[in-house]
Amino acid sequence: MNALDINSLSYSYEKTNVLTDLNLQIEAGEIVCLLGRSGCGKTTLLKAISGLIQPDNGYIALHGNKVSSAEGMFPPEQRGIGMIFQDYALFPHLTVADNIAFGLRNLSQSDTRKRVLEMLELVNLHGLDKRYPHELSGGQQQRVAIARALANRPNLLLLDEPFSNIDSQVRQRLIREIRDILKQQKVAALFVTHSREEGFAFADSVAVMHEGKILQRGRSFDVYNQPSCRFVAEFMGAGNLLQGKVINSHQITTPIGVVESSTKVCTQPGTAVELFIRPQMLTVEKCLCKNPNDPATIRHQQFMGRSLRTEVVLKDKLFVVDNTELLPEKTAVHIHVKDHQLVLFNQQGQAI
Ligand SMILES: Nc1ncnc2c1ncn2[C@@H]1O[C@H](COP(=O)(O)OP(=O)(O)OP(=O)(O)O)[C@@H](O)[C@H]1O
Repeated sequence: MNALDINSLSYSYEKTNVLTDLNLQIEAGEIVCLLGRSGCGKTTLLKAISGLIQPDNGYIALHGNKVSSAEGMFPPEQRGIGMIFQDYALFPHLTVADNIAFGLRNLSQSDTRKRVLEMLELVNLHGLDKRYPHELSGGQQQRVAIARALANRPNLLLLDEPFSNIDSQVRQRLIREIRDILKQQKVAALFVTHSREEGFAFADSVAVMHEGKILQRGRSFDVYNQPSCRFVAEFMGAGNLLQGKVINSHQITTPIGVVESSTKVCTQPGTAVELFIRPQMLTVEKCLCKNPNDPATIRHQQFMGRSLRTEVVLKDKLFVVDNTELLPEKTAVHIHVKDHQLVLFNQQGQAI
């Protein structure tokens, strides 16, 4: 049974549709990352799941129990949902132990103490129970927030930009640690972030949201390499869009020459298509002849650590290539495409 089941959900603020016929399922124990541009409706969706707003249409079910629909809804406190926010939302006048114990009702004093110590152990904050939030680092405060949310054994955890205030040095480690804790506790989670890299590191799968809908849902690797449409392709990372025409089942003619696909192209010869090629799937090679015909030229290179993000201009069109060789500006080069499964879109921007 799914931990979360959202079916045809719609919601509007006055006359503006913010969520439109939205569907999303999260399996028990699964961590899903919701990615989308600012204003696409991510926070509104979290509010609908947590019970702060009532949908106009569709329904939300948690572990098979319908908790929200246009007909009625359960209040937030009866949903068993844990929330983690960007600003930790700890009570400043309560100690770490009291913050964690805050939501624990119906437990005896000794059971509460036992649970608090268990949670402190889980998030690696053993011995810090008497501290106040201002005596902790950002990463430690976020661990307290996690401990507080998990203390109640939630059915689902919602995390809204939980790592944005954490120093980038600590962030990677914390992401890994918190992911391991959620996996160990088998808690399903929906995680909102603006950072694709955080999403890739923290979640089992990503859901790309745009204008109140989920456009694509899948493993990060698949969504990145086989996007369902042009928007998802560009949102998931840099790439080059090339106009092309299908020659046959494995070849497409483009401004950089004939490109071969490692898999069969299921489109009629002569069809106009758009090719989307990631920078790491292109290479540049210096032109060796003195007066090459229409060469591409290097415009700029930026050192990125593992590679150089290289801007190449061919007939006024800019290409972005990841290569490893330093090349001076204006160097004449040829652009090549590495053998891979091509990403093709039709004129409406939908994957073919
Ligand atoms: N209380 C409100 N009344 C009217 N419109 C609202 C209200 N809250 C949000 N909106 C609008 O709904 C749309 C979605 O907002 P939402 O906060 O869900 O986006 P978001 O994806 O979470 O954005 P961000 O990434 O910037 O936090 C936006 O256009 C926003 O202006």
